[in-house]
Formats: sequence, structure tokens, C-alpha cells
Amino acid sequence: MHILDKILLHKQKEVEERKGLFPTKLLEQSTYFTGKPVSLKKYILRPDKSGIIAEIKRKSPSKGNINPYVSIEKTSIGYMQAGASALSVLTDYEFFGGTNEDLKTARKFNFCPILRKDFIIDEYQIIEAKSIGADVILLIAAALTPERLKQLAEFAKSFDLEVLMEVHNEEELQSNIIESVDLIGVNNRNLKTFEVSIENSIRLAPLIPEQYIKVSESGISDPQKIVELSNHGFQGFLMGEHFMHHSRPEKACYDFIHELKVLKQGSTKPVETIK
Ligand SMILES: O=P(O)(O)OC[C@@H](O)[C@@H](O)c1c[nH]c2ccccc12
Repeated sequence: MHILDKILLHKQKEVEERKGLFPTKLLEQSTYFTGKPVSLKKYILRPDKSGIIAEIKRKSPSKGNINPYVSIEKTSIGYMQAGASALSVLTDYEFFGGTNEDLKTARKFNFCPILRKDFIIDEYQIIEAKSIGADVILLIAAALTPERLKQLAEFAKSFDLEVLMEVHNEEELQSNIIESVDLIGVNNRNLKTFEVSIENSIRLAPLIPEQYIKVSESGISDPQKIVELSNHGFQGFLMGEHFMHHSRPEKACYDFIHELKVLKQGSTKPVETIK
């Protein structure tokens, strides 16, 4: 059984359990139900930001423990101060060590778009995302049928949440081109082999219709790759491990964005004359 199937099987049980413990009536009392979400689409396009969606990931099935005791407060604030466009917070506990509390903490300390990174298979999880203060949800094409993906995307839109749809290949992309999706993310990580290659993003880029913001996800650790991906039309870059492996992820994020700025300036600055 592949890892995604394992995760989805567990997620079904987890969601049923949570529905009993925290009924939607209770979730709907959260103050976040009345607030307006912050738009990831807008933030990604802001010229003063890097386009980087910086992720908080404590552990993963491919790497095991990455930074299990990370401070959400310090990291999330530091990521945004470093110039990230948005935050992504894993809320899956079983496989990634994240919790809803992690996202709530990030929300408490930051005014910026926050992506709830989880495996969404049920409307209940969208209400939950709203109740903890998320602005964007992830829908993974490999985890859903096109019909189900459309239903969940429309449900999210009815709560003013934005939708990032994740695809791995042409087929997933082409069977899910729908209006209720705002951003399309190409995952560079093969979920079966865990191999990462940004060539996956580059291959799929021309097939993504203009109206979607293009996000390249996973395996990015070199600022030069961001420049390359930008040249192929990507505006958003989802990065986790490269920062999280560091004891101070926010510092790694700062250094990375600094390097990226220098690279970008280098390509536009006129050559200095030697006096
Ligand atoms: O840590 P990386 O290689 O920089 O990748 C970040 C992010 O793309 C990855 O965590 C991710 C992409 N899609 C997901 C779906 C669920 C959980 C995690 C993910």
C-alpha cells in the first residue's frame, strides 16, 4: 500500500472521530467564521514579497523527524519577517506531527495568508479549517475523484476560502480544470518513490491555463531554481524541509530570500565599471 493510501485510510477514521468530538455547530462559533480571509492569490503577486510559501513541518513520512519541537510563534513570525509571501502549516498529526493548535498559533501572531496543509476528504475538514483561522485549503487531486474535488472546492468557496489544488501529472491536471480552484500546485515529490525533481513543474507549466496562479511544491533548496521556475511562469514556491532542517528555520528562510534577491538583482543590474 502506498503512503497516500495509508494516510487517507487513517484520515477517514480520524475525521469520523472528530465529528463526534467537535460537532460543526461548535466549530461555527469560532470568531474566524465572521472574519474575511487573507488572499493567497494577492499576496503571491505582491512585488515586495518573494512568492515563497514557507512551511512548518515537524516530521514527514519520507524524512522522519525534521524539527519536532519547533516554536510555531518564532518560526512563523520569522518566516514573514524574512519576506515569505504566506505560511503553510501542517495540521496532520499522525504522519506529519502537526496539529490544529499549530495553525491557530500561527494565526494568532501573523496577518498573512495561511494554508491549512492536510489531507482533505470531507466537508467537515473545511469547516474545521475555517474555524482555526486558515485562509486557504489544499485539495490533492491524487486523493479525490474529479467529482469530489469539485464538490469540496465549491464548498470551500462558499466559506470564502481559497483553494490550492495539488497535481503530480498531466492526467490529474487535465481532469480537474475547474473554476472553483484558485491556484494550481505541481508537486515535485513523487508520492510513491519520494523522489523530487523540479522538472515535474517545468513539464506541466505550459499545460496550466493562464487564469491560475502557478505554484511549484517540494524539493526546492537552491535560489537559482526559483529563478528557473519563475522563467517557466511559476509565481508561488512552497518550501518546507530546506528551512525546517535548520535549528532556526526563520534564519534559513532569511538567508535563502537574501540570496534570491542578490541573484535577481544580479540579472538586472548594469555591469559596474572599474575606475
Ligand atoms: O519540504 P519540501 O520538500 O520543501 O516540500 C514542502 C511541501 O511541498 C510538502 O510538504 C508537501 C506538498 N504537498 C503536500 C501534501 C501533504 C503534506 C505535505 C506536502
